[in-house]
Amino acid sequence: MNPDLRKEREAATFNTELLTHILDGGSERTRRRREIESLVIGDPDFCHEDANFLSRSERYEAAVKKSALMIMKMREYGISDPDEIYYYKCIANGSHPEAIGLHFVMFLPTLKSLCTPAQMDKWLPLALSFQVIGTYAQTEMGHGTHIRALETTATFDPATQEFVLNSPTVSSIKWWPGGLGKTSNHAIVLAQLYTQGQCHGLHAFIVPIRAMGTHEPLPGVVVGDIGPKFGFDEIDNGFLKLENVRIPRENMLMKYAKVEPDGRYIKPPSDKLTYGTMVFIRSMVVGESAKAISKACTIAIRYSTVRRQSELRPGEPEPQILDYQTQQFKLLPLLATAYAFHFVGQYMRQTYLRITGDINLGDFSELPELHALSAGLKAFTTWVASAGIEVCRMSCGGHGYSHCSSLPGIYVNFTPTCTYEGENTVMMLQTARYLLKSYTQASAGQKVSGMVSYLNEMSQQRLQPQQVSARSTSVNLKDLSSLVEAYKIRASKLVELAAKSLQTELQLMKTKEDAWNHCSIDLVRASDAHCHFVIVKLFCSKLAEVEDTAVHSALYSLAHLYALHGVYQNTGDFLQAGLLTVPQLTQVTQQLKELLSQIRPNSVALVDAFDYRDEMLNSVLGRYDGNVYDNMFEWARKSPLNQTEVHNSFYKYLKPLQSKL
Ligand SMILES: CCCCCCCCCC/C=C\C/C=C/C(=O)SCCNC(=O)CCNC(=O)[C@H](O)C(C)(C)COP(=O)(O)OP(=O)(O)OC[C@H]1O[C@@H](n2cnc3c(N)ncnc32)[C@H](O)[C@@H]1OP(=O)(O)O
Ligand SMILES: Cc1cc2nc3c(=O)[nH]c(=O)nc-3n(C[C@H](O)[C@H](O)[C@H](O)COP(=O)(O)OP(=O)(O)OC[C@H]3O[C@@H](n4cnc5c(N)ncnc54)[C@H](O)[C@@H]3O)c2cc1C
Repeated sequence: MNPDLRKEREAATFNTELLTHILDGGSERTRRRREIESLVIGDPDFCHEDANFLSRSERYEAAVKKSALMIMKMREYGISDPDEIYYYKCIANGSHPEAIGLHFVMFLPTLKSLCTPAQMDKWLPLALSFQVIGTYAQTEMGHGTHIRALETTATFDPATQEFVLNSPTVSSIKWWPGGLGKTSNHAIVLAQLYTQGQCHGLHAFIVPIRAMGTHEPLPGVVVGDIGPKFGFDEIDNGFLKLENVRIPRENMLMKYAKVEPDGRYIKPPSDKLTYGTMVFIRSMVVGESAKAISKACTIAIRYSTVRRQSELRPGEPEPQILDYQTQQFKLLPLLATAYAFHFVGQYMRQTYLRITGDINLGDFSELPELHALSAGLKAFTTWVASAGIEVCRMSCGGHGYSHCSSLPGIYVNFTPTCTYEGENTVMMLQTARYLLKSYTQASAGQKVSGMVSYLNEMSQQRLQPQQVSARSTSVNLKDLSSLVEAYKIRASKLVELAAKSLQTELQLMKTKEDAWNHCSIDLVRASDAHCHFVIVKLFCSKLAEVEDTAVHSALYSLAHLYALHGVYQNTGDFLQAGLLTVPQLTQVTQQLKELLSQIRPNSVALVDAFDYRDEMLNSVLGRYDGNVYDNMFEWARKSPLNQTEVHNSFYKYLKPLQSKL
């Protein structure tokens, strides 16, 4: 064990194990998670070559092999609970995407949410036995965001009781779906439904694309891989062109919308039910943001305690780089963010399960809240985590740039979350749409509920101006509940500002849509402030559940740092809302510095509490034992370029060059 890391662990003021239990949701869950992780770690089938040294094709093949292994092994061990499957996959996949991931996260959930009982009886056993391997094909080359404009058509032919699927233009070719290029033999295709000469908008269809058995593309199906990307090397994101492909009527997913044998169309109770799987993934991605940023922090903070550089005091040994205030300022707010996102991820998951439970019972009333919350939090957390991973990488200096740190891999595989499942700006604008609707309702005296209920207070205050002016607005920077209140007021002010901006634009005789576009910066800012408030509020509520005083104190400091750092980053908003005064700006910085010094001695324990096994981090810089340098040398020696002492290119190009000049 590296002596610096040992000292850090010994100096922690709280019991790391207790905090791990809180993160896991109880000691029994920690025990079971570790038990499952050990199944993978002790399994020689999962001891594979470092993916960094493989070509893309080799990485894809290794990932498919791993997917197949995971399925077989989990069946063998009887692992079927969704949380346990998740534990198993997290350790087996590390920070790499899963080759047949789309089958699990989109194909199966879409079947479960949109199939009739008869369809479920047919497709679910096929999908669960992997006779059918599926993907979710929505995005087209020409349209990803604006899905109402998708061009793929599904035209009902009553004579044969079939739908005929077509990609009428180049821009209508399905583009991007994961696992589409080579892995899947079926796709859930989102297409414009035509029946009795009328278009009824987007609907989901199960389309066989490769023959079961031979895996050859079926007639009329042009399918393949879209080529190398920024990351996601394991995944065959694909293209799909459909040329008069016929599928039976029963292949339209008909739980809600239906096409009768005579071609009559029956409307669903809500046309947004087709979008349910996206809402599911957006809700889950919030927790994935926590995972990605906590991994990056673990690596960067452990390394920052092992790495010694420069000189703090003349003549003294080089200090640990985490002792530089600037290094703490880069990393500790991100550590606080990781904790905040973890608790918000848990909340989002529970909220998703609760509201979809109601939807399954026919109560759609909370769908708009779920959509707005999942869209906004998905965007907020993925943006912050993406930028944060990059800060972690740079905080490791040169070694952070090496794949041995794992940070480049974490970044390239995480950053597309800002784009997929709804491009982030577009998602923020969806949240803004809900905020403005809620604002209008609250302003008209109607009570709004859920996470926007603070808008009720705002409308009450407007009715009683004398109370507002009497209220002291300045935030107490040392008091967390005062900070939560400040975030709430900032959010309501920015929602109000966006609403006024929209009204002004509308008065300029613009159409509603033009007016919306002309204030979309304000709208995104309002959504951002709303999400920020939700996160600060949820983090603080979590503290009330923590019984152990030492752990409570460590988490309290993190929550305080998270809230205060947000004020520091958004001083303009807080000043504009009258929540902060110019003289207080120095206090913000001062208070931040105090919190950094308070958290610094616990920083290694706080990342240890995430309990990432070395096998999951796969990072030389982030090793638990801190033996970085020996292992870095060993890792580099494995590079394919080092397999011969003299590379072939020397004989082919350099030697002839030398002989000519
Ligand atoms: C088990 C563990 C899981 C871990 C997960 C790990 C991550 C998985 C890794 C997998 C990797 C990659 C997978 C990627 C997959 C994909 O990317 S699939 C494709 C995703 N595509 C999108 O997200 C497209 C984004 N666009 C849209 O969603 C819509 O077009 C948009 C919302 C922008 C607009 O929709 P319109 O129909 O045009 O609606 P609009 O007119 O604007 O609004 C009408 C009305 O409807 C409300 N609305 C919109 N969407 C929803 C929804 N989903 N649910 C409920 N309500 C919705 C909207 O707010 C409006 O309401 P209003 O009352 O009229 O204001
Ligand atoms: C790794 C990866 C995996 C994917 N997997 C799948 C999959 O499995 N299945 C699938 O169907 N798709 C998948 N996708 C596609 C993904 O869902 C889309 O890329 C995504 O929805 C964004 O759409 P777009 O690419 O058309 O972006 P665009 O909509 O073209 O966005 C480009 C820019 O335009 C802006 N913009 C667009 N519309 C608006 C607006 N209304 N207001 C303001 N600004 C706007 C955006 O903010 C952005 O800055 C995947 C993508 C990636 C990168």
